Amino acid sequence: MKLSGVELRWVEMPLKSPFRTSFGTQTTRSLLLLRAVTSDGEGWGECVAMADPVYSSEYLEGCADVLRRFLVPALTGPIDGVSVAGRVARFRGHRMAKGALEMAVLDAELRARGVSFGRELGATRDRVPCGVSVGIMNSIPELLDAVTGYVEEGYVRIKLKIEPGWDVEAVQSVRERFPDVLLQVDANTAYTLADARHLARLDPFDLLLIEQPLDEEDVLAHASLAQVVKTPICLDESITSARSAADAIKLGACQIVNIKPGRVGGYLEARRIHDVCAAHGIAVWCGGMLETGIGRAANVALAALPGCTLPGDTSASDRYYAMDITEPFVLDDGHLTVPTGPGLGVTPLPDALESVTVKTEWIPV
Ligand SMILES: O=C(O)CCC(=O)N[C@@H](C(=O)O)c1ccccc1
Repeated sequence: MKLSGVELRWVEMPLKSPFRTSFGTQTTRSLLLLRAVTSDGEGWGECVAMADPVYSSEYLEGCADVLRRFLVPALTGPIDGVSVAGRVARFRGHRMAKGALEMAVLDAELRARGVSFGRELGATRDRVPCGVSVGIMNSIPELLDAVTGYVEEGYVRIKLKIEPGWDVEAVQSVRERFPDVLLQVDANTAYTLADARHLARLDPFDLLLIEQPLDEEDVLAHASLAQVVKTPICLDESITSARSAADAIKLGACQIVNIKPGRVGGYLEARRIHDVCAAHGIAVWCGGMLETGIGRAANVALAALPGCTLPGDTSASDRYYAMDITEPFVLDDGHLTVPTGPGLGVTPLPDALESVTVKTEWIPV
């Protein structure tokens, strides 16, 4: 298969309601979509980098630049999904940009072969249980209203964003209202080891995990935290590759891993992380980055792997968007169905896609 070029598409997806985390509040999801044009057909990729480098060091315009100047031009000659990573390895970092490019090439290849993402990745289920991520709210009553809505919609797991000043009281209020719901928290690196005893105050609430309480580079500190906090530690930002997952596990820094394909450089590295964790008896789940139906389709396929034993942040399209750019993913009894069509199994709806596109750029190989 040969790549003719990649179309970058700047997309602005308005959120149904503001989404507040410890690193800021989003009202619109700005993202890059990639359309790979190859000799065997087209493929789609979604770059999950945010507009600003506040979740990780990558940001939207930086991804566009590295794709334009370095990553796409490196894919001359014969190419397929598994060979993309090696062809761009000489360029350091930029995992979200690389992941989106690999995803688009892999999608084109799999569509041509008539193979679904799920089958290629090793999915063993045809539907997956879905969790939902709940942002930091202005008040406890507002939080309880939001959680009540999601529980009534059928989500099987609730994740609460926390930060200093919005943690124990919020968790206690939700746990008291919903004594049996699967419940976890995500701090997005908002705490330090000095907060260990404070975080241990979350132990009585039977949480599944505390996600990324400390700085992404504080892997060893998470091992120290695990000596004080009984609730299992889950890493997100710290896990950037199968190698970093193996190191974190060896250090005792995590008992659970949130796999985000964009953060780790793509779905093939995501599968390698899944396999490393499975080999060590570490549970994994598929994280989310407010993806459109394009990235959501691939995430649902990943969430169907056997080691994904915890519900992921694979919510329905309407958790964030009044209108998705693909046929919407709709929750059915707390589950989403894994697409079975070739490649991602979904394609953008032209009118919907045009309505959220702010700019396109063609990058020839
Ligand atoms: O359901 C989703 O897609 C979002 C899940 C979620 O909370 N993602 C958070 C995170 O920190 O994990 C995030 C969202 C957007 C950007 C970066 C991070």
